[in-house]
Amino acid sequence: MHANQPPAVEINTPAKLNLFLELLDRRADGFHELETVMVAINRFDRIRVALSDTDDVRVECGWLPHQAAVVERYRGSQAVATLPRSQDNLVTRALEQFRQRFSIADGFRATIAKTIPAGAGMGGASSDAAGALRAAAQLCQIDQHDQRLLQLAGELGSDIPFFFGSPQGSMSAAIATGRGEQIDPVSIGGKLHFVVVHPPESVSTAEVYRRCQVPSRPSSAAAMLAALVGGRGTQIASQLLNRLSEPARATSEWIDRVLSAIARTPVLGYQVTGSGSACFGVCPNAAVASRIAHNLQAAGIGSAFAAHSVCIASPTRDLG
Ligand SMILES: C[C@@](CO)(OP(=O)(O)O)[C@H](O)COP(=O)(O)OP(=O)(O)OC[C@H]1O[C@@H](n2ccc(N)nc2=O)[C@H](O)[C@@H]1O
Ligand SMILES: Nc1ncnc2c1ncn2[C@@H]1O[C@H](COP(=O)(O)OP(=O)(O)O)[C@@H](O)[C@H]1O
Repeated sequence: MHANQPPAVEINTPAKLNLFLELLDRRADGFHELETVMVAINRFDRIRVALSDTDDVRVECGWLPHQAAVVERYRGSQAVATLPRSQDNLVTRALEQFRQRFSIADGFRATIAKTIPAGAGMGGASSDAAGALRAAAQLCQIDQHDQRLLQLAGELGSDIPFFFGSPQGSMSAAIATGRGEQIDPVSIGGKLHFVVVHPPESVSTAEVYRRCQVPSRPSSAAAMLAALVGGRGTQIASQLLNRLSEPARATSEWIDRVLSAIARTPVLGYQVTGSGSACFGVCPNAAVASRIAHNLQAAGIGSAFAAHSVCIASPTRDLG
């Protein structure tokens, strides 16, 4: 470490896609019991967390140049989520709660360079918050998988614990139950390939849940889990399900435009991720995914890119 430089930790925080999402019940607290299969993909924000000798938390958050250009292109035409200021950032809340919960006297400074579209159902804010908690834990010599840390993560947001990965080692997919905060890693038989399209309109997760309906006979994720073990794109594609798809489509007209465009491509199957607005197609390999992404990008329905499944990695200590 350089002299006078406070200790810092950096982490690439991945996005996620929901391959399966079923609603089981509506709870008295307004949340929904669900069963969802999530996979981490190689679209990352980068977060750097440093200790500070002041007793507060400050967070800077900005788009990396490529994503900034996408946001700028659509600004004003549609509601593309603007990035929250420091005090409204989920990372600020996460680090403040971390200080309280673990009685940390030092403050934190965090910088987030974003590429994950916001309000897209890709879990960007949750992944940033998980990255911040994991980085802070490393800086304060607290175990990444300390139960108190995971408890705090689940309280801050239903999707945050997924982005902690598994204490048993590399994890790229998991089944999440409860509100989404109870995580069981699942095996996948090989790298999964996707094309992802994010339309120029964000969707509010709370609004989509307000409009959703719990089915009287919920579907089970068992067939999706079996398909993932097999690792065959066609079988995985045949088991896609998202119970939030209908309320998401009712919330943003862009979603049907995107789904129709993806339907005209040779994907193996497609659906909305999470509460939207992004949608994805399952592809047989990387070459097909990138050719379809190129064609969809030209279709004027938003930003299209190829992606594949990745392991959720450990934070790295920064030496400078
Ligand atoms: C829909 C999903 C699918 O993975 O992802 P996104 O689309 O947000 O990425 C998640 O369930 C979103 O999780 P997350 O974004 O962490 O939600 P939270 O901050 O905990 O809750 C936001 C709001 O969504 C509703 N909510 C969330 C989770 C849940 N199981 N039931 C709910 O009803 C509640 O109204 C809550 O006020
Ligand atoms: N670090 C962050 N990055 C992005 N959005 C954030 C962040 N912190 C708070 N937010 C707020 O959370 C909302 C949803 O975040 P995001 O995770 O991107 O979407 P989703 O829940 O659809 O996956 C954003 O619209 C934004 O207002």
